[in-house]
Amino acid sequence: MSLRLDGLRWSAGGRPVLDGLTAAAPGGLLTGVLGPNGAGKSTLLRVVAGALVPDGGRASLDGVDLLAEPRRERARRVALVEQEATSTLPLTVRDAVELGRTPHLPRWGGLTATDHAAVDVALDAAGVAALAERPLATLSGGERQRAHLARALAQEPRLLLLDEPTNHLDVRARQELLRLLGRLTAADVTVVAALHDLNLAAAACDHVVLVDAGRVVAEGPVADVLVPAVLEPVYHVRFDLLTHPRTGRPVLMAS
Ligand SMILES: Nc1ncnc2c1ncn2[C@@H]1O[C@H](COP(=O)(O)OP(=O)(O)OP(=O)(O)O)[C@@H](O)[C@H]1O
Repeated sequence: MSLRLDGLRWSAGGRPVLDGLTAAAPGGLLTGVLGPNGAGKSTLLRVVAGALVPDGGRASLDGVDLLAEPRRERARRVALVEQEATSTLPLTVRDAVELGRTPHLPRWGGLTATDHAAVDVALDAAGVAALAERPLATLSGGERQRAHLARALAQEPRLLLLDEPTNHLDVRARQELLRLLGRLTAADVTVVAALHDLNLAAAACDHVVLVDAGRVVAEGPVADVLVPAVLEPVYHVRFDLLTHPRTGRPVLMAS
């Protein structure tokens, strides 16, 4: 399902954070949302997920207006994993992942065998099956990040929004996450991830959206956007562009 954002606006304290942001995420592909600290990346994801109500603009998924959709309906199609998703609730990992099934449950019903199966698949896919009975509060940052990813996967979304999904992950966990995202997009899930690591984006993304001060300054394939001429005015550092010797993908060195 393709996501379209048209002229999204959201302000805080009288200051525009999203300032007429227009972008797209093609269906069944991995889109990276890049940009400096404070550019508005997290805010953008939160608006699409329904956690924030924009002051103006449109967001649609395959032409259906997401902003007008009741919360529960939207949660059946869109899941968000936030950047620092902490929880003070005394939940185990399995409890938290079961919460991902909520939008699919009848209003007064509990989990069925289908829901339990979806929870097991999600725990396994996110690599936290062995931690299922552990209290969420006892997990390391990387483990907790994967537990929240499992919760989002249990939601079985068509659009998965990830805010800095690799920031707590070690190199192997990061590569596993990228493989998982590859499997999701191959199964036609649209994935949109806010990322700081330009080389991760260059290696893994199909489409990139570069945001600065609440607006999109460049959007398109990696080869068009992740180039020094586009990046330098946004990040105010110098970049050298290399080519990965094995994959042929761009590699950016800041100096
Ligand atoms: N509730 C709020 N009240 C006031 N300012 C806010 C609020 N939410 C976001 N902002 C401001 O909006 C700007 C954009 O924030 P946002 O978290 O979307 O940026 P980001 O691109 O995700 O940044 P980072 O890369 O640092 O995570 C920041 O300057 C932030 O301080």
